[in-house]
Amino acid sequence: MGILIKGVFTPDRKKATIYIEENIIQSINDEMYKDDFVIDGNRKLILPAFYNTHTHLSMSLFRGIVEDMWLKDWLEKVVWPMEKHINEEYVYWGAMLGGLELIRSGIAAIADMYFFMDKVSEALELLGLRGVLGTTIFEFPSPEAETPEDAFKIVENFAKKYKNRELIKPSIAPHSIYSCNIEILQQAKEIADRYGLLVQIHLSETKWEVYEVQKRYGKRPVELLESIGFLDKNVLAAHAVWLTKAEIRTLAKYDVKVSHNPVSNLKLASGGVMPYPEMKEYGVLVTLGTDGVASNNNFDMFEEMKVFAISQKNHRWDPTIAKAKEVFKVATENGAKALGFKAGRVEEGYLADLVLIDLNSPHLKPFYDPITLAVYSMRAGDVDGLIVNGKPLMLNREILVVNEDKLMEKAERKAFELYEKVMGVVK
Ligand SMILES: CSC[C@H]1O[C@@H](n2cnc3c(O)ncnc32)[C@H](O)[C@@H]1O
Ligand SMILES: [Zn+2]
Repeated sequence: MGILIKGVFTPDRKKATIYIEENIIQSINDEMYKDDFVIDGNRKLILPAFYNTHTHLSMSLFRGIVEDMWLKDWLEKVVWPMEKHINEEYVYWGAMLGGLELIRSGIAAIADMYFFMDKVSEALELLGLRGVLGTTIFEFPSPEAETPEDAFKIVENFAKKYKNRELIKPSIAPHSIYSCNIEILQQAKEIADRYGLLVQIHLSETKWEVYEVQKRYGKRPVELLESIGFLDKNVLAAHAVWLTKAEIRTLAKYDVKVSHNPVSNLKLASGGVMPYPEMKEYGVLVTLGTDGVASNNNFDMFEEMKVFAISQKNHRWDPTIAKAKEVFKVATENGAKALGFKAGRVEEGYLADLVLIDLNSPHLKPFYDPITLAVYSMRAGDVDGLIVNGKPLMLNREILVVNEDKLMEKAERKAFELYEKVMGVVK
């Protein structure tokens, strides 16, 4: 049985009836179906769902515990000490809580870097969401691996186990150049090549990182990665803020994908504004990510799009930069492309990863241009429904896949329990 969405506004502001079967948009405005599950699209807009290309989903348990700090202190004084106590159970409940928020924010897929990825997969598969899941590699012990060698074994087992899943793609995530030595970076790349994995890495996020890499290796971060044979089309670099023009050309030359995380960068004062106009000019595929909610502090891709657009405009003193249409494409189609999915458009033959927006709100009137509204006026709270891989996960604002209240209660309990182990009693 297929799904029929009747009388809904499409991104080009036309009324349409959309037919989904299996996990694909089969047709638009071809009224030939029976025995279908019908969704009333009246006063609703359909958009492609978001592809959020940089997250640490399970860090949803860390929301609000670490604020107003430099990234180095943020990591070394709070986050990494907390993560010493992270285990499979915390990762699972963090991913469930985060996953719920993804559904309510209209996000179909994430590229995630964290630990115990079996547990993140379990949560995402239960919720019906897509994930490109990278086990994190450090040169020092991680919450799940004493040594990088142990972490590599975990990656290989995960890659074998999840080779043919519909929603999950295994990946590998060497954390950064400052936390992985060259040998580890090269080993990570070798494993990625052997198993056909996407490599996720934090790159040139802060000025400190650039100085540190220059001090250690006499090269800038992108130069170093090029010199060790790390760069190619299967690398997804998160942040990519502190880059020279030559480095951006190098990223373009190797077809490296970039995940831009404007809210996290601004909040951590990482240097603020990624060189988007140059990335666009030289042909780097830019995508959009929120980062974890410990540094954002939510998964609202509408907010992320708006901040992306207005920070670029303000930084270059030019309101014509980062126009609404291209920003929307960055958050949807570009993200899907970077993660290897044919999605991000409301078009026949594309994956049925779709968001329904409730248009019946004052801040969405007058209804002139849907994409302008999406980038500058909408918020996650306007999401009325989400379909991923052809399956409705939320309709009429009701979560269909789990008991939301019970999940939130359990996840919050787990968050407080973890906090108390490190920081003392929650008042
Ligand atoms: C490789 S992800 C897991 C690892 O990275 C930490 N982390 C989370 N956000 C950031 C960021 O913006 N820059 C650097 N590291 C980050 C996370 O807490 C895990 O330890
Ligand atoms: Zn990150």
